[in-house]
Amino acid sequence: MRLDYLSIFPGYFDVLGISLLGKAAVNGLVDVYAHDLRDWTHDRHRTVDDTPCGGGAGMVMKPDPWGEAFDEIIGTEPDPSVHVVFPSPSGEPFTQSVAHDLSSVERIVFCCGRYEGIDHRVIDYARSMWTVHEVSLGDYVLNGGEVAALAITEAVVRLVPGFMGNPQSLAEESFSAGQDGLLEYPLFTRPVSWRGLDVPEVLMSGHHGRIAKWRRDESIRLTRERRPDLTDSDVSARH
Ligand SMILES: Nc1cc(-c2ccc3ccn(Cc4ccc(CN5CCCC5)cc4)c3c2)n[nH]1
Repeated sequence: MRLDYLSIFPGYFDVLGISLLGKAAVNGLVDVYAHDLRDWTHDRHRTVDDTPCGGGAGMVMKPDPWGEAFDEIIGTEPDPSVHVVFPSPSGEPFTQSVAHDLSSVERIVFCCGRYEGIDHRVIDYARSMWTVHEVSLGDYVLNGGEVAALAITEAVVRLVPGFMGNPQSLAEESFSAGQDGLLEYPLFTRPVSWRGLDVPEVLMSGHHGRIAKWRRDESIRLTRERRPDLTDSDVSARH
């Protein structure tokens, strides 16, 4: 999998050389390239922004640098196998399902906006050439797309076959199909007693049936408490 990042702060992506992602890059699972959008400007100030047409607060990212960067990084011919991701507060929700879809893609280009966003024609142009995903991480406002691109990267790459040491742990996660969309149960490890707090006895019983029931009951309880939106009517009836 090849990952490209276009940003005026490419240094954000130095972190991708660390930890698991670093290992994936080393064993050739993932190739990561960060690009400075200002490399495709031609004025002395390396200008990437301008005032919004129609007025309004803040600045908007000019389309020209993006177009020239696309030509060089991706190419000038349409190719639907290239997936271009624009993090945006007004994007579609980024979910585990989207992460899963992207994990089988050969190439992803992350376009990280700043200011108040990117001239919309950049996204329209990208849609005419490649497969575009305008995605939101959630209902809160970041200062740019870089942190979102890092989060999306981690969610996607960990699903790439051969990346995670223990694929079983992926199967049991929240938000993955296996758990009926329920939240994960609480986890414990040794010591059994810690600062007066003990591991639930059932988990030390060795009785796998009781353990499985305790975990499911906890998942249902937590989901009802914290995420009523995940417990649609028949799910709650079923549990
Ligand atoms: N899930 C999530 C994603 C983001 C995100 C992603 C990319 C960019 C690029 C620039 N910004 C800053 C930004 C953008 C829009 C407004 C809202 N303004 C209202 C009127 C015009 C615009 C404020 C501030 C990003 C934010 N934030 N949260």
